[in-house]
Amino acid sequence: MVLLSECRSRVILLLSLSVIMGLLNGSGVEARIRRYKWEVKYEYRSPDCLKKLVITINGQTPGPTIRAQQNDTIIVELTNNLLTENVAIHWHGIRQIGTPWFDGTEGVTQCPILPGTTFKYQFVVDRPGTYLYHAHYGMQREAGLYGSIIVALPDGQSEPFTYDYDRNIILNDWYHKSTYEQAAGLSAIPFQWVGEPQSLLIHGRGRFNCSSLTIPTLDTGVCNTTNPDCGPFRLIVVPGKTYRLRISSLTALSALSFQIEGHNMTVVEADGHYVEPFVVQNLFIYSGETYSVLVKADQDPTRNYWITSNIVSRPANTTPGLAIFNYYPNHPRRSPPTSPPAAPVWNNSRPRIAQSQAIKARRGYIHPPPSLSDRVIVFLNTQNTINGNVRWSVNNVSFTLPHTPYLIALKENLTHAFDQNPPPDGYDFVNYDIFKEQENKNATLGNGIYRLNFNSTVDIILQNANTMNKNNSETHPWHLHGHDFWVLGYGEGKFDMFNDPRKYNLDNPIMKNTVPVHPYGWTALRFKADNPGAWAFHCHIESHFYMGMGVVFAEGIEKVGNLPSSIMGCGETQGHYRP
Ligand SMILES: O=C1O[C@H]([C@@H](O)CO)C(O)=C1O
Repeated sequence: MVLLSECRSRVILLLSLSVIMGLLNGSGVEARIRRYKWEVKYEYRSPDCLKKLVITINGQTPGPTIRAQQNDTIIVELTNNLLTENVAIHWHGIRQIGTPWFDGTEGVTQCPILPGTTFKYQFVVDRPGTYLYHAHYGMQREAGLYGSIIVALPDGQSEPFTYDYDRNIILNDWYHKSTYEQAAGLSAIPFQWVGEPQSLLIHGRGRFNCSSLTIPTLDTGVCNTTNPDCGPFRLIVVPGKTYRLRISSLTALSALSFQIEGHNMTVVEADGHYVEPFVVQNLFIYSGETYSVLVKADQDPTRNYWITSNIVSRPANTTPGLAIFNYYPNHPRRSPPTSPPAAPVWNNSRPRIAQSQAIKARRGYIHPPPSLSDRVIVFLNTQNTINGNVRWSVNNVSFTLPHTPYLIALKENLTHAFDQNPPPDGYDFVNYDIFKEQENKNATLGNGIYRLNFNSTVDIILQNANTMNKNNSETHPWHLHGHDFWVLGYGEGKFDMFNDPRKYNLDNPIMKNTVPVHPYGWTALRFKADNPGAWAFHCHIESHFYMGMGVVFAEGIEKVGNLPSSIMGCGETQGHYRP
């Protein structure tokens, strides 16, 4: 009898929970739980025809796509079978509202997941759109540990554009050296730069010219252009149909131009937000960005067309990434009869700035920003030498990750875990010449953080500058965890505190989570510090973050719920680990 009534009350509880979840979904449809079991391990693969150890998820790189509906709960039980290496996975673009401990940023929100252990990530995908996931431990992402998260609208709701088919393409660059060889080089004195990638991958596939290998190999299987792992990715299209292509970039270094020969693309989504549609021939895309473009298969259907990715903003001689836009029923292996379209001039940043400026929020989907901010922080991006190492710095501080994750240190008041002095909100605006190579002799290593008042509005001005090389300034894609920001403007040269804010777009700025700062330029962002937690903001170039190009924001720590013990176990949190 007791058992029966207990059962009954459980059933009632479950029913009422599902009603609440259904209401949350906004459609009367019950939000679902989507469970994934992932095994992460090293395996030999040949994505560009050269055999290399890569990190796979359940045997795949790119990893499996997470498909969900708005307000679903994602549960990923990740087993680290890397044998002798830690791991952590970041859910890029997912704000982790209420679950800041599952952001997956090693050193910021969690301890790394040890080999042989299983870690459970659990979070809600609260907005429709195209997002990513990838390793966030050292430079592990570039070993192939990445994939997409695609969140659909609830049943009964529709997008503000129409298409026949939905397809997903992740762009990447690819290195033959391992993450560890690269990291050791970047930390060495003298510094050994990673250089340009050996190839470009389109959805995990590329083709390296094996005959250009200079080092003879004993194993004839090492580079083999007939390996089924490599060679061009093929996108099959039906003549006359419109495709929504979700294009994202997770390059380690490269800024890319993406193009489909003979076809225009209409940009409709950026980082999960609807864009006022505009047409491009080539889409410039920076690491950490996602876009949706609409493409109509409306060209001569008797042939196939090239899909290309090319490196821009750096003088790379990497061969273009090639894939095939395959009109059905032509044979997918039939090469297009033409040469791939020419790449844009690598060092002309004008069209890139123009595209950045063209991305506006779609009418009817504008979230207006607060008209004023409570705080303005200017981040000068520079390269420096610190203690003989080449580093990147923000306002002369080069970021180093502590051994105790910030979120835990803040919540549990472990004040020795990191430097309690905040880094500066600006730099010497008056005297610093952003066009000259500067030694920045006073640059230091640091792990202090920016504490933001909860619910305050914060402006960030990313100010680019000359590197340590003459006449050289690079593109940096900056990614913010835990928030979307409004992109208020881009400009060339030094940001003018007085005049430039008057030109901000406060009418229809796009919201994004990743944005480029162009060479010698500035980018202005605004966000609301309304998500309790500790959040990284960093250059999405693997080597640049590794070399110190990042900061951490903390807000509303007193509002963070109880931390799960699964994120603990390292640094000063060792005593807090309760298996
Ligand atoms: O961090 C970097 O170092 C090199 C170069 O500046 C020094 O060799 C480069 O191009 C980077 O982006």
